[in-house]
Amino acid sequence: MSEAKTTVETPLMKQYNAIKVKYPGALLLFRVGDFYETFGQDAVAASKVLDIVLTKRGAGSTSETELAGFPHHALDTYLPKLVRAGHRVAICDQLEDPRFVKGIVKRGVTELVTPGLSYNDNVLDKKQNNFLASIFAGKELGISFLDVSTGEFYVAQGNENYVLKLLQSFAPSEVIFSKSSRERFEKLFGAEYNTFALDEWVYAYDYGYDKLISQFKTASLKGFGIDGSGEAIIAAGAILHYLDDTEHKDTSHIASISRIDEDRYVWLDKFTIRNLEIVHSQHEGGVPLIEILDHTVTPMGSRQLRKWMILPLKSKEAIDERLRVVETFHADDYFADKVREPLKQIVDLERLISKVAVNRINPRELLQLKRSLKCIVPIRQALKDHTSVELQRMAEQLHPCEDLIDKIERELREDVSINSNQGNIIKEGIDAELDELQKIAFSGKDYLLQVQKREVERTGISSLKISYNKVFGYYLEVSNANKDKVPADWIRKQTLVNAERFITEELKVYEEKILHAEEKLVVIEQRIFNAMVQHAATFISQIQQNARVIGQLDCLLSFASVARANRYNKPEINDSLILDIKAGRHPVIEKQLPVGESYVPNDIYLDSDQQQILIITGPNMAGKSALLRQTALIVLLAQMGSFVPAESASIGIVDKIFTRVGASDNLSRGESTFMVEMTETASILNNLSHRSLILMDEIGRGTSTYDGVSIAWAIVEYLHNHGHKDCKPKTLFATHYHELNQLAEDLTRVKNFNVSVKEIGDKIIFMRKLKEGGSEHSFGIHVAQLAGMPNKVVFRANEILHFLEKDKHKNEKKKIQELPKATPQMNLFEADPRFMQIQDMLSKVDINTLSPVEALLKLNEVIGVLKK
Ligand SMILES: Nc1ncnc2c1ncn2[C@@H]1O[C@H](COP(=O)(O)OP(=O)(O)OP(=O)(O)O)[C@@H](O)[C@H]1O
Repeated sequence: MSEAKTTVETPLMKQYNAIKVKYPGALLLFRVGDFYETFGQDAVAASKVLDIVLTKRGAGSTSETELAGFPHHALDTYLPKLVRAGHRVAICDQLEDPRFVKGIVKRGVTELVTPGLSYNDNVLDKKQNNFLASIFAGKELGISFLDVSTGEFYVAQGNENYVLKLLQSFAPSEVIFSKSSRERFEKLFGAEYNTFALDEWVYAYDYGYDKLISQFKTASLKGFGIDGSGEAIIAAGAILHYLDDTEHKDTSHIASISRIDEDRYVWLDKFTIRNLEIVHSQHEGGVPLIEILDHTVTPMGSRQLRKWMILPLKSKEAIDERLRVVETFHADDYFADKVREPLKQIVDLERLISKVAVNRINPRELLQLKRSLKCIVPIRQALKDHTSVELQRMAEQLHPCEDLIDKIERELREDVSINSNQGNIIKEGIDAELDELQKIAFSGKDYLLQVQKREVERTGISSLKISYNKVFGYYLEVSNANKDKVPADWIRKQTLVNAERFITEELKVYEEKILHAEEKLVVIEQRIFNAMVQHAATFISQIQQNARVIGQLDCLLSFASVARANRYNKPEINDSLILDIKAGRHPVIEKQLPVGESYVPNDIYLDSDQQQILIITGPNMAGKSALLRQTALIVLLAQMGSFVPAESASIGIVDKIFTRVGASDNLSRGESTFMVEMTETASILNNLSHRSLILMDEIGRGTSTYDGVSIAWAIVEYLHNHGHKDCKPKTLFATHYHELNQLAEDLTRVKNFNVSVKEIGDKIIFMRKLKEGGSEHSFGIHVAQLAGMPNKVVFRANEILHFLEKDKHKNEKKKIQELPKATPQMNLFEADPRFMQIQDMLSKVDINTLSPVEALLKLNEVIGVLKK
């Protein structure tokens, strides 16, 4: 700190400025002594985000600048706050020990932490990957994702729709692209992500290719199956360049790259991911599907689950493989527990091994790594002993890492601290010199105690104590009351208010011995510890593989556990074009119903011969949207390998799920709700396949009735008669336009259904049962009344409705003109003579003089009138 005070404007600031210009756009944390300092605009920003004091240096002079700093040990607390606020933070450390340097110490940036690149446990969320994305636009769009904390590296290539969908599914914390495409990409998605633009030359094919092969130490990219994907390679290469740029030099844990193959996974358009609330809810406080489904017990498991949820499978074999494992666990709870219990003890293997790769693991974490690896042993054995082929295969993929476990167990103490430089981390018997030094340090201290005892006896000062501080080393402290008993051979060092401190020749000799031993001891311990870390680094790929298998196992166990808890059943997956769900339920709504209410299950049958499109009508609030969503969610769950909330489900593989549910506003982008609705619908119609499942909820409601009915009508016709004869996408079409029921008369594969209600008097009861046939009313006005609409409006709306329904063929405009004008009759109090009487009674009451008993009597009178 003193350096900052005395030289802030001169050599230190010169050094600061030289470093600062190398990291444009980054907030520079500049280590000065025990503090990280920020200057100028960085200080203003840091003081705001971190709520720390902003001061001024050199006030009045030309070099006046703002300054804000915090103690270096608080870095772990403050850094995440800066990163979460969207800052890129360059950490500039002292590269030399100031004690041995004259003048200014050498400094340099040791890491540039950005929202998408972090190893810091406080920045990362255990349950989620922290992806950095890179995009490149050539003929197609290439995209790459890297989670530096786990080493996962992906690429994909396709049209704009596909890439945007992936962006939304992977939800990266930061997106990078070339400066020349800034405008295009920022228009496309900029506001949603932290972005950073790199120089254009970085996004070049040869450069990207070379970067990738040198990272993976291979001659080509053929082995990764990405050789032909030019745009994707360019995007991925730029990520590696960005790692260099941000001082992330140790990257041996990024050892391979995989392609997100569009053909392997169900296509969920970006609206579907949002509309079905798979991983995020659209409403504050809402519950996404993942919350119901996540019974995982490890961080790898919950991250894997997220990936499985956004990438459901299309191959029957692959789905069946997962389902068989879930069935095994589901059927045998005892066995499931046998695997789950050790699984619970496993910590974040994947992120720990990344820390090994970048040499940032501390002794306690290495110990955790070992303990977790040990837990894999019984899991591996249990899987191996089971008759299931899938489980045996998983057992084979789990590496026992015995050698590493043995080494850590042999060398590392079980009670280590976080820091490797505080001693006491290596066990006895590993290094003879270390043991010797431990003895000296330990017996030296023991010796000091004997000296203390002896001197107490010699001097008669019973309160005499030997203590230690950094300035004098070991000293004897004597209270003022005993000062005259101090022997002549003690050397006075310091006088305090109540005591005096002395050293002796003998103490100095021992001090030298102990301190020397301790210093050497720490050096040896660190050497042994580093060797252990290096040994662990030779297990990176095995441990990464273990982490993957553990993640998958955890997910499958979670599916079994959810199935048990929520009464899900195993779906039957086939290659037909039939969807046959018996007694299906909505997995989220069924968990949220008020106590005493239970979810009403429904059957859905769709095929491509007889029943391709269901027109579902029914009153507002009947449960149409819930039915649509539950159908898609059941298909999704089945194809990710989970059991489903249904009595039975026979599912002909679906390759794309499209939804247009509800009117989601997009005003922030300047598009009208109707425009969004039409864009989403257009995207559905342009991307159909014969295995698609389409959910359309109230298409056309954003415009006039006639326009709306016409558009909805044309869409249903298109879906029925679309292009070539094999393309008959299964469709659920919920609508309030009862006119659409007429479609079933001409189009053979269109069927009318309705979600039923019962009318009892002027009340309706929601039955929530899907029945064949169309429905007549929407009961919208009834729902408006339930919602607390003023009575006047409800009365008037009913009046208009009856009038309109009297003659449906007349011109609507004319009908409205023919409507009787709203009359004062609408006033409740005037409409009913009883109310008039009550009004009269109440107007005479003087509330100020009314006693409670009189009030009760008056109330009784009112009730009497109402009963008339
Ligand atoms: N099968 C069911 N069993 C029990 N409750 C249900 C069921 N389906 C829906 N609900 C409840 O009814 C509410 C309304 O359902 P939903 O939004 O699906 O109605 P809707 O017919 O689409 O209405 P609108 O036409 O107004 O959009 C849901 O939030 C849910 O609480």
